[in-house]
Amino acid sequence: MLRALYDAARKTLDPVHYDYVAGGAGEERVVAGNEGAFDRYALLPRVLCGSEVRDTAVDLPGARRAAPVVVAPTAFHRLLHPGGERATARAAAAEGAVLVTGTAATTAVADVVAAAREAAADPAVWFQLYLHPRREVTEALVRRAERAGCTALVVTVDSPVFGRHTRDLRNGFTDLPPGYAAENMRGLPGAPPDGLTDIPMSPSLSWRDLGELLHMTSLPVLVKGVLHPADATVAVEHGAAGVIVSNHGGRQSDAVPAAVDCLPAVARAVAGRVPVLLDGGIRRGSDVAVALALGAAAVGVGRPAVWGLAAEGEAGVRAVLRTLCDEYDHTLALCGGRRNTDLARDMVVRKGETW
Ligand SMILES: Cc1cc2nc3c(=O)[nH]c(=O)nc-3n(C[C@H](O)[C@H](O)[C@H](O)COP(=O)(O)O)c2cc1C
Ligand SMILES: CCCCC(=O)C(=O)O
Repeated sequence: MLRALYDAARKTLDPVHYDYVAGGAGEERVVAGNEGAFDRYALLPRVLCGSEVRDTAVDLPGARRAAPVVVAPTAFHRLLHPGGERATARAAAAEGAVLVTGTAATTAVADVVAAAREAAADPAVWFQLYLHPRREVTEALVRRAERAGCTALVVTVDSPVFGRHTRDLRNGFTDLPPGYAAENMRGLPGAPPDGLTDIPMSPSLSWRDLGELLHMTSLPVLVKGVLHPADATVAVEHGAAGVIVSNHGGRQSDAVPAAVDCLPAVARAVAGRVPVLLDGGIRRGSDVAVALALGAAAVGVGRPAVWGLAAEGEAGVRAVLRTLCDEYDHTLALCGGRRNTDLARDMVVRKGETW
């Protein structure tokens, strides 16, 4: 069903913008690998232990939500649909999902939260942050997110340098066109007056900078872009409120494993101290179930939400979220589960392998 929406997005979008969303780094092996990895897993149901009434609710930092699906941070929504981030925010709020807006949004975070509040009484909006080499810029962004009413921060740590997006380089798409701006950067120290994207990435950022961020704010901070279990441990030891296993949708390194293949080791390292989230390649409800069985508390969706937005604005994002959550609930029922935690590690097998 979502296929039709994705096809509609492809037809609607300027091909250069389509490529920006669909594409990734290098030969896009990781883009393909994230989705392909789910094809190698199968779910092993339990029987005669289900329930008519299922509870898919999840406790996440700063938010208890009815379903374990989060809208991952993606840049430039106004470029992809006139409704922009406001439409995405209304859709996520109406469906009861966390929306992660962020540094590269083309709508200011205060306006994103206001739109979410129009759609639901108790929305949850998190703010994704690229740590700025200048501490005062990071701090200004944090204050904007706090003042807007965000309930958590997400700090992306997989981007010491920009990824080399092959299609964008070919298409010459390296910045926002005139008329669009990374609105959260507007007026900050070092930002250009025309507000074009100026989101520097720095390979000299360190755990020390994460420590400073944690001291800067009382909001819970999730660390996004962890693949190595040792980094998950360090993040938790520093005080992270959550760890997001992610390879940035294959847009940074083209030599990393599929995100879901990194999940079990990270979940083992974190050992339940904080929630572990997973994004990358989630396309159907059964993918959500596999991720939860492998140790995720919730999953993020990047491209699916963007395709929904591009195709049909707010209604399209709602359709994507509703479909994924409905498919997930159905999968849970088929697995004999009543709640998310019933999806145990021993219910996932590699296809073709005996256990
Ligand atoms: C168009 C696009 C823009 C993105 N922008 C950001 C961003 O600004 N910050 C960030 O942390 N991740 C960004 N991501 C990565 C997503 O948060 C997420 O990790 C990824 O999309 C998950 O993979 P999926 O698209 O297969 O769901 C972006 C991804 C896409 C596709
Ligand atoms: C500075 C914009 C970053 C957007 C991003 O993270 C992506 O396109 O993957």
